[in-house]
Amino acid sequence: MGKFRRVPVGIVGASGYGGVQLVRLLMDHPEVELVYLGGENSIGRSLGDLYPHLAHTGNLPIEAVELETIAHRCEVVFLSLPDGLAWQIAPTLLEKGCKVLDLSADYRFSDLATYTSWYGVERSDRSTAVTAVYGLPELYRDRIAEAQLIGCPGCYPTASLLALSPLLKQGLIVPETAIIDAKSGTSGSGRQAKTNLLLAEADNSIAAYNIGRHRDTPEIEQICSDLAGHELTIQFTPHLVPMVRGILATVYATMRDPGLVRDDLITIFSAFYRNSPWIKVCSSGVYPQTKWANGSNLCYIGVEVDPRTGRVIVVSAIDNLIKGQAGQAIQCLNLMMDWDETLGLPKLGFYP
Ligand SMILES: NC(=O)C1=CN([C@@H]2O[C@H](COP(=O)(O)OP(=O)(O)OC[C@H]3O[C@@H](n4cnc5c(N)ncnc54)[C@H](OP(=O)(O)O)[C@@H]3O)[C@@H](O)[C@H]2O)C=CC1
Ligand SMILES: CC(=O)N[C@@H](CCC(=O)OP(=O)(O)O)C(=O)O
Repeated sequence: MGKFRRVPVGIVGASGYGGVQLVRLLMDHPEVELVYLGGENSIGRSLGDLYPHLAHTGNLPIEAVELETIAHRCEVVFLSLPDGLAWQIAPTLLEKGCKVLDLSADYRFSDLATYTSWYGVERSDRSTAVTAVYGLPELYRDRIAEAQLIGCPGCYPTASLLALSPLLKQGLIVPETAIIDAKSGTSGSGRQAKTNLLLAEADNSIAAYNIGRHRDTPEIEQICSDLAGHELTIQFTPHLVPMVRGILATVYATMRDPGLVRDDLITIFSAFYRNSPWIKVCSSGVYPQTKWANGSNLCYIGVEVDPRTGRVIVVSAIDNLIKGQAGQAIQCLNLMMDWDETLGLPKLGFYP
């Protein structure tokens, strides 16, 4: 009688918002077993100490980041750490045979000079970085399946790129006219205490921040340039809105053919994403809201044309912690392991 063996998986940074979403999702994943949780300030504490609602789930302890131990125990390691740490850990884990999925920005860039100029971190792992694949399955499914190291996209880039990709790939817009106006809930900033995230600061208010200099800009530009076939500059403005989860990205661009109407574009988007189970293109005249996606790995996309301006307007909605982070990383793992892309991931949001 064959014994069913689950793949042993570890999470470094398990106490953070991304880490705890990974715990939640991986505990329900039929092919994996969580065998290691790592951190820094939370070392020695149990998950139930940090998140009492998880006290009944087995109470794995948070351990020190000891690479020999992690590689000995785990076949797959998720790194859910602040930017600038993964590159100091991943090369050793890879050498020891682990598959690594990094949720930070460390492995999102094909050009390390761009990473260094935006993140201020000098790197000595170039030979590893060039092997990383950008973990946006809807664009790079085949490369992800063959990879040992994934640089998982940021939450804003995920929502923005899924809205823009069909337009750029099919040459439907003047690329330089693209403008991304995006809004995020406060969990996008992680579990660290910050003044701007206090209820008294964030509630009943909406504010733009880091206009023209947000660090997700070069990441969006890198993939848009890849799709357009030439170097692009993209206007990206993020906003903090008083909600916990969710990103809504509204993308504007001038169409090359002003004769295209909304239903033409909906047909094009639907065809582009026909093999992408996590993308739902809305029917004519329907625009998504973040609440639809909360708790699920779905990205909803609504498409509109304004015939007066000749612009296409695309609205995408995701859960920043799921499709924008932990869920997308597991979607990539499913592809790397040749499992169904939807395995173990929540298929419906918890609306309302
Ligand atoms: N939040 C979001 O919506 C998204 C975030 N991301 C990215 O994912 C990554 C994680 O984000 P998020 O979960 O929000 O962050 P959090 O701040 O909530 O969590 C950070 C985690 O990193 C751990 N950590 C910090 N320093 C160290 C260290 N030196 N050694 C070991 N562990 C350490 C912390 O552990 P401890 O508590 O034990 O110190 C904690 O578990 C970031 O790079 C972020 O940019 C990507 C997409 C979306
Ligand atoms: C609301 C909020 O603060 N959001 C975060 C989102 C970016 C983030 O988490 O980083 P990546 O998605 O690129 O990894 C920020 O703007 O810094």
